[in-house]
Amino acid sequence: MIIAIDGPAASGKGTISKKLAQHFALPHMDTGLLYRAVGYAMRDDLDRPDWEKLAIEKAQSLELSHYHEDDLTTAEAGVAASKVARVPEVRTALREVQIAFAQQEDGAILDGRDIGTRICPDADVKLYITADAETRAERRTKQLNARGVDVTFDEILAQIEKRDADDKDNPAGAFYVAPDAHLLDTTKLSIEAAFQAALELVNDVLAQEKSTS
Ligand SMILES: Nc1ncnc2c1ncn2[C@@H]1O[C@H](COP(=O)(O)OP(=O)(O)OP(=O)(O)O)[C@@H](O)[C@H]1O
Ligand SMILES: Nc1ccn([C@@H]2O[C@H](COP(=O)(O)O)[C@@H](O)[C@H]2O)c(=O)n1
Repeated sequence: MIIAIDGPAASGKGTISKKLAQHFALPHMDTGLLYRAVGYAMRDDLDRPDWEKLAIEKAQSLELSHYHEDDLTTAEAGVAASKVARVPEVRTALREVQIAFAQQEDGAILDGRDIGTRICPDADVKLYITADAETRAERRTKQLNARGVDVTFDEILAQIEKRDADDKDNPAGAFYVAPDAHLLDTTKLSIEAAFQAALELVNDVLAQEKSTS
């Protein structure tokens, strides 16, 4: 079974994906980390005139295990990820890694921006997780502050709004809600309530598939 989960920054898609992966005993990939790793690797080179060529080389030789997750989950790595994600050849290189992951024997759960539209268009279940920008900024600020990172709500809200806008008009992306995706707005939901709502959606789709097969 392949479950494709998309949604904007800090919507809670990673949290829900991890819980679903545990529930269904499926491997999970946070595909944002791939873009973040390329962005992080490019952190000192993004102003170079040949930065796109370098980013493509980094994406083509990416070894995610060489990176520390704390370095990849900073706000700066998110901004850099969003920049390298606009290069079509970077997307092509990372697409291969994601497709290989999705093709595991028992299936997989992948979360990102274009999983239901481009990476796994035939996924058994597609979810689109969202929440309003203020709620997402509040969650991300809390998450970073808890890690000792000194950021304010206003800074994070501005970054999230910019990243939403940049991602939305990424000419190399396919960041729209797949027509067959199930929408879940977590703005007013706790983590547990959001997970239960997602689980219910997945189970409904599976029950429907079973009854028609
Ligand atoms: N429903 C919720 N209520 C409160 N906090 C939440 C909820 N869902 C997630 N969080 C918290 O919000 C933060 C961001 O969540 P998460 O990492 O799952 O988002 P994401 O969509 O995967 O973000 P990104 O892809 O940008 O990394 C985490 O600290 C997480 O614990
Ligand atoms: N499938 C994906 C996933 C991510 N991106 C880009 O990476 C940025 C960081 O992603 P997070 O999910 O970790 O916030 C994101 O803003 C996108 O620009 C992508 O293009 N495709």
